[in-house]
Amino acid sequence: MSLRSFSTSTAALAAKKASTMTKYFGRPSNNLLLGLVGLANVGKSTFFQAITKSTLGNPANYPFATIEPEKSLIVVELPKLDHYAQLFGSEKKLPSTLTIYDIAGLTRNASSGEGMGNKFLADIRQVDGLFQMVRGFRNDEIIHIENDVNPVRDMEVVNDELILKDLEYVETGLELATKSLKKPNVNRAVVDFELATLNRVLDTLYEGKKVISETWSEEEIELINSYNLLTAKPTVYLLNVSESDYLQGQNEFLEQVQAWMGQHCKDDKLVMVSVELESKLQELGDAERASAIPTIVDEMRSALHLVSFYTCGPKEARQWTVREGTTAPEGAGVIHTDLQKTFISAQVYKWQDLEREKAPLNEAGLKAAGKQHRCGKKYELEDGDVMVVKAAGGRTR
Ligand SMILES: Nc1ncnc2c1ncn2[C@@H]1O[C@H](COP(=O)(O)OP(=O)(O)OP(=O)(O)O)[C@@H](O)[C@H]1O
Ligand SMILES: [Mg+2]
Repeated sequence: MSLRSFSTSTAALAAKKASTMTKYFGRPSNNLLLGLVGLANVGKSTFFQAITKSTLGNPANYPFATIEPEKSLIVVELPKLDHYAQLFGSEKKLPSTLTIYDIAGLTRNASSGEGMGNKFLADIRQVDGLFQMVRGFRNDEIIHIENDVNPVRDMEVVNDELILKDLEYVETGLELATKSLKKPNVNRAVVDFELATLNRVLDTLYEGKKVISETWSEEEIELINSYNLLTAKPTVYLLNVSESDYLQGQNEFLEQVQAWMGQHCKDDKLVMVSVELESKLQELGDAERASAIPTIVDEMRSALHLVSFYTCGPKEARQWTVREGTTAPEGAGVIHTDLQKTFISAQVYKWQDLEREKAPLNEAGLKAAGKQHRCGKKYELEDGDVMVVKAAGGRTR
């Protein structure tokens, strides 16, 4: 198999600092799982239908309309993938996927069995990130289970339920870890570390704080990730407002919600959305113009510290999702484990260099213009990169 030749080696790319990949909460994956939480009757199912372009879910103007959790793939418009498939003349497009779960609305005491929420808190334990839908619209026709519209109070109610559920998980974890100390051949140092970390998590939760709001070491994050705690999941808050508020980019509660988040969960994201409008746009089949959905998906990807790179050829254009800070060989390893081991270098095109190119792609021209970058083992992949891996044994991908 012939290798593509590598011409330009940009000092700037090659000199990028050594991998600084840090541990993040949640997991990177080409197939993300996301959960949708919030109080009952705040617009979750209506949003779920709009974002998944499906008729699954059960929107209705009464609390606890949703009983069975629904899951569906999100159809995300991917302008970069479309553009690349066209440029490279690819027959197929393979995007990374997002799957979202719509679950029953929560109430105060959901974690101890009130309402339907408790079972579903367990159902969404495996997700990578959470959307929390918060009601920010006034409408006397739509019942509010807490009787009045007050987003900050609602966020506290929901977070308290997530915290209480996590306390259960951590207390069980502590019991098991303590018991394991009695086993023969136990690795004391490992168990001691687990106990110390879990106790710190417990203190955080007892202070009413989400696990993700504290600072943790990489080792602690790795351990906490293995417990799938709900309050350690990166969260995007969706403030559901009226159509006119959304179009004007304002809402009477916005400032207080931002202030609360600054104090309680500064790394989480906030997006204003009008579920009412999204639902109309979906019916009109005209979701692109005013829809908040692309922003919502982008914010979730950024909350999870994800970037996408692409592999493109005549057969397929494919999106791969990895963490920020992933090096070229680590990215190659996501394509195929062997490719990481035998990695020599990568040829990378940047999105900004291909954005205005037209099919068929003039690779010789790009090469002459210094836009075909040769990247070494320390190169960190950036969102939009098109990568061709050069590996030992003449393999490319
Ligand atoms: N921005 C909005 N403005 C006005 N009405 C809205 C808005 N968002 C949602 N609604 C209405 O609120 C009601 C409840 O919506 P939905 O059933 O989607 O809530 P839910 O959170 O899934 O509830 P449950 O927890 O009971 O499953 C619906 O009648 C919906 O049309
Ligand atoms: Mg619902």
